[in-house]
Amino acid sequence: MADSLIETIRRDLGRAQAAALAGRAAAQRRLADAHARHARMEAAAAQVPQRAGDVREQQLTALETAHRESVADTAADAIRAALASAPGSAGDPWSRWQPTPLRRGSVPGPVRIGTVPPGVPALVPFLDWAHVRITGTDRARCDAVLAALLLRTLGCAPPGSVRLTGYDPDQLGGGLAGFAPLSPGGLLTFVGPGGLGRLLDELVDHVRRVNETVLAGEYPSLRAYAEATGRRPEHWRVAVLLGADEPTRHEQAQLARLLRTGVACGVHLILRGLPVDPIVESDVTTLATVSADRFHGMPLTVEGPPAELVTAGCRTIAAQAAEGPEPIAFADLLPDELWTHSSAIGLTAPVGEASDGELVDVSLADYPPHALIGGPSGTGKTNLIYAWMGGLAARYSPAELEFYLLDFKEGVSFARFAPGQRDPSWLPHVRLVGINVNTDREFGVALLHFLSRQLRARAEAAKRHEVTTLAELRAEDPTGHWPRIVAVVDEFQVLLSGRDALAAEAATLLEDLARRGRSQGIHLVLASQDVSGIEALWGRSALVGQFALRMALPKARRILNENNPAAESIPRFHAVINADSGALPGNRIVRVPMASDRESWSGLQLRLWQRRPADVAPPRLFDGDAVPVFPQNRVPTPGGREPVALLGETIDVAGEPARLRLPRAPGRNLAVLGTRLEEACAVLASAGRSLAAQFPDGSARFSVACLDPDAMGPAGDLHAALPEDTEWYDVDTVSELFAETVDDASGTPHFLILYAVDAARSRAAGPQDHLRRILHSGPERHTHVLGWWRGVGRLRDDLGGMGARLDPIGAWVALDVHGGDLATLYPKPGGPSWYPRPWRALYFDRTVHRNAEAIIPYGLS
Ligand SMILES: Nc1ncnc2c1ncn2[C@@H]1O[C@H](COP(=O)(O)OP(=O)(O)OP(=O)(O)O)[C@@H](O)[C@H]1O
Repeated sequence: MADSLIETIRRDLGRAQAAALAGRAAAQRRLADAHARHARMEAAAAQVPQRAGDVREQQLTALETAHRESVADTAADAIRAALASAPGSAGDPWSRWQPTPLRRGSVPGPVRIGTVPPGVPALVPFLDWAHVRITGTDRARCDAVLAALLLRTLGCAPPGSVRLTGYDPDQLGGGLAGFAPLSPGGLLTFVGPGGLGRLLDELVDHVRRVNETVLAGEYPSLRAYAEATGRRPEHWRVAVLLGADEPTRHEQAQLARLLRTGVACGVHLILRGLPVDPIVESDVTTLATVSADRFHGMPLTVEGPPAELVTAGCRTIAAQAAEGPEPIAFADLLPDELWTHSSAIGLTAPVGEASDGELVDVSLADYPPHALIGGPSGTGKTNLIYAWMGGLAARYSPAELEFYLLDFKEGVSFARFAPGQRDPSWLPHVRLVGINVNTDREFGVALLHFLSRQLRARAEAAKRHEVTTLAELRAEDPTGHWPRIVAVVDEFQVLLSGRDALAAEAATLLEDLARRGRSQGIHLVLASQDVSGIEALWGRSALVGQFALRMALPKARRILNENNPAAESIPRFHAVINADSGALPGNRIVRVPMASDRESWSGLQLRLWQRRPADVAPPRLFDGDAVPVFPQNRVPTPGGREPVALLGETIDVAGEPARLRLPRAPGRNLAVLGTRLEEACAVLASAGRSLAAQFPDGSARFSVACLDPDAMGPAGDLHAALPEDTEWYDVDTVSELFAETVDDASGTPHFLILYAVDAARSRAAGPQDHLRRILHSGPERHTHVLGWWRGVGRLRDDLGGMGARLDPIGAWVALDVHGGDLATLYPKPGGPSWYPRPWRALYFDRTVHRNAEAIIPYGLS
């Protein structure tokens, strides 16, 4: 399948290149024909006797005009075609020439050596296409052709990828003097007068080696190899042979071999003066003879480069070559065609290149199922994740691969995968992005729970189909939706930090996912800059063992085996990839391209986004720094079985509202506990507004009482948002509300929304008795209190003081109240584990919860 694809691509590329060359050659032929026709006409005209009449003269003028126009058109075509096929260093005028190297793996086109009338560039195919023989009697013109050919060729090729050897017995290298700056770096060497045979032997050997070990019967030429793979594993070898002596028989034989076989293996000869056996010449298809005088029969104006440009250009090229090859670009990691791979047996994409230029693939599959990425801050972990994700997202469609991404760091590195205000595009594979999660470990745990549920669903489906692996399940259930799931958690050590119930829960979930995820196509990628994260895992050897794929950035510690120091010595932007749990022999060192800057990433995301299937929704974005807005569209509609109050957003994968059901049943009151005024008001506002939406036309009664002057603003806002007949009470009138409500037997639902309700007690004892009775027996009559108490102690006082039963409070939302203080309201000894933090609350409803859950109050505006 892959072979035939490569074959098709190779054929198409070959055809396109051939068509371009043929087009240019045809235009040049037409031009030459037109010139020849013109010459014939002129000759004919000269034969015409003087006595020929005016008529004939006119006919000739008309013919002449038509000819000129046709020549002009053809010439314009030829110029256009030539300019297009020799861009940049291949054809730019010398006045603005500079090296413009092709991307590695590209196939070079022809280069310009001069022009033919009327200014059509004369192009010569060279690297990957032909050997060149330069003929002509004028040495200076021949030198100029050679210099143009060489300098343009060097300027087009990636620096260092062309190795020149000069054989110049007459001038002892003088013919290539300008190219001397290439010598110190080994890009130009000379062989002495007696050295031709040795040079040819060496080149023949090189050809043999390339044929045997590189092409290995799989590709007909390095050009085909490069077209198929986008890589070029060998340098070009260019031998400039300027000899005039008759070669020996052996040299002739070697020359003939190279002429026949060199081009396919990247060995090119430039011959001047060296005789070529006519039999060999007639047999060789890859020898371009270039006369320094005429080109396709037309007079050639040779354009040799100025001497100082040759030196300066070679100096630049030598310097660039010394710096080493340009790092591969992110684009080099991407396949030619998007979304053609199947993830049935695994996920594979390259993350960079090895020192031999080979792309290094990194896989997740049954083995290795999970990855650990480590390196100090700023060493490129995020960039490596981008590079890998890009390669994967380009190969596998969203039906094959889904990402869940969580970043415990401050900052927004994953935010761009979700639609934003500046860039509406999003990555279609991403189902969830969590950013600024640093204080919300609950969100990390929620993701792990979500993945566990996916795992269970897959395991059950596998059982139903009597299979054990994802690959088998997909084969048995081809219409099912079973993408591989990759969950990336950056700075995952945060999840395991804190010796508390949450950390323990996270570790247990991780261990289970790591163990059982492997066969169900659920893969974990955990990244950390901090050894402690790795150490946290180290304590659980069963867990660590599952993370067989290790990626260590420079100076990463403890990601690889203890006796594997490779990460210590790799340069910047490199990584050690090891799919063997960090064992020394498994090391592959890669150079990772820049993938995380906007220019590199955006183009890919846009392409993938434009291709997104219609049924794929944008990812859910959880931003720990954002305040969620009240979800009007999630409020229950009137006519439900029982009223439901929305209190805030749950810290969960779906971000569902936290709901409080208020049926006619004892204990159906809500206590908001703590001193944080804004959050308390936000919770009451959400509850009040959501309840009001379920009771149109005065079918329920709402009463708002505000006993804290600081809460007047928000309480007033809620009052204004509730039905018109909502009553308003303050510290002076609230006792009337209690007195009137305590014996209300009308059965009409009545919601008392009470701000700082504990302040009533300081006034008089009477209202307290009423309030206590309302809390106790109101809910059965559909009278519910949604009250804010500024501390658990104050609530207890309102319910009867020390030892009072807190049963009437069936549900509570705690703000800045520590877990231990909530013990009396919680079924488990010691209370819930809760570390109060801004704009977060802990919600517990004893009728539904086993454990309290963290929520985020909705914003007031
Ligand atoms: N291969 C690369 N080529 C060029 N620049 C890179 C490469 N990798 C990373 N960088 C640059 O280095 C900087 C740090 O990279 P990155 O954010 O990926 O590191 P990190 O290890 O995730 O750091 P932190 O943990 O602090 O977020 C970035 O500015 C990034 O642009």
